[in-house]
Amino acid sequence: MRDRDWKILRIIEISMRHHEWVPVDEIIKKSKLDSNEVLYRLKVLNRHKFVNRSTYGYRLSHKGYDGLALNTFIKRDLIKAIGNKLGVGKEGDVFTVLLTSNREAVLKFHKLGRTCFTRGKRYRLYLADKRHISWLYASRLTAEREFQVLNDLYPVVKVPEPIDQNRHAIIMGKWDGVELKRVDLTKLDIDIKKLFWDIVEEIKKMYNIGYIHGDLSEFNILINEEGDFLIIDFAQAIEVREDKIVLDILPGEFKMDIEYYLKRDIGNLLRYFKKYGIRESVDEIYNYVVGK
Ligand SMILES: Nc1ncnc2c1ncn2[C@@H]1O[C@H](COP(=O)(O)OP(=O)(O)OP(=O)(O)O)[C@@H](O)[C@H]1O
Ligand SMILES: [Mg+2]
Ligand SMILES: [Mg+2]
Repeated sequence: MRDRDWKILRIIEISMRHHEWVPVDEIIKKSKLDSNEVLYRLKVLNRHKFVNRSTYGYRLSHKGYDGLALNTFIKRDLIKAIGNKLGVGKEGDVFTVLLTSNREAVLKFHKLGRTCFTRGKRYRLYLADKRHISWLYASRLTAEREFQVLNDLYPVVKVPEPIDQNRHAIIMGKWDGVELKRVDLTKLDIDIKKLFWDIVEEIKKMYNIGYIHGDLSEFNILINEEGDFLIIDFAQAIEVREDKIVLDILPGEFKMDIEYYLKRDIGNLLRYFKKYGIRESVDEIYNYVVGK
């Protein structure tokens, strides 16, 4: 990829604010390059699937958008190599990367367009006022959101260290551990009851800072051999304060939101820990977390 290819991709990216398909004439005009050269480069970009083509023009593909974000991190002199994919089979694209400081980190691309808008009304809370929502825009918002949440929570709560964000991508500290889902806790030399309450304590700290995870489960908690853990995946976190504002201006049914999502998180956790003999009730833990 040459500088001019990136330039053409950026022109298409910007023009997609107004077009679903960006007309070739517009790309040529904005590029200030020779039209034959632009046509040739578009053909190559299309062959490598960085753009898609239709009779109306061109649009950026997911791969093209990934490339733009990746290129930005490289230009910022932050990362120098991209490694294997983590969490195979999941909806998100998560990779190990090597930072220029030689430290390993995690790169997560948000793919809201592909996984669609089924995450419910909390997305609509902050997407509601934007009329034209492209996947480009929506996935960038989600990444900005997750990055913001990590910044607010780290290092008080056991979450990945936020390192950088661009477009729909975030870079965060890599943590050596596996999803709770994939371990048999009885095989580890740990106090399972203490682990459970330690996780509850993190949920409480999170709540006090102003967030509910919103998708807490054995898939989004990593654990290592020593029984230390990390809570990940804050793309759908709910801001407690944001909801409280909503509570004031909207009728009764919205009042359930905080309670509903927090109880759902707690319920997921309890369901997982049930097989290890933890028999607390959702209401009790809920009251403890919100400090009643
Ligand atoms: N900071 C991290 N350190 C180490 N591994 C991580 C980190 N963040 C994510 N992973 C790995 O990548 C996987 C996917 O990350 P994450 O849960 O954030 O993405 P996702 O796309 O929302 O996945 P899901 O489909 O499970 O919701 C995790 O299950 C974990 O294995
Ligand atoms: Mg996840
Ligand atoms: Mg997720």
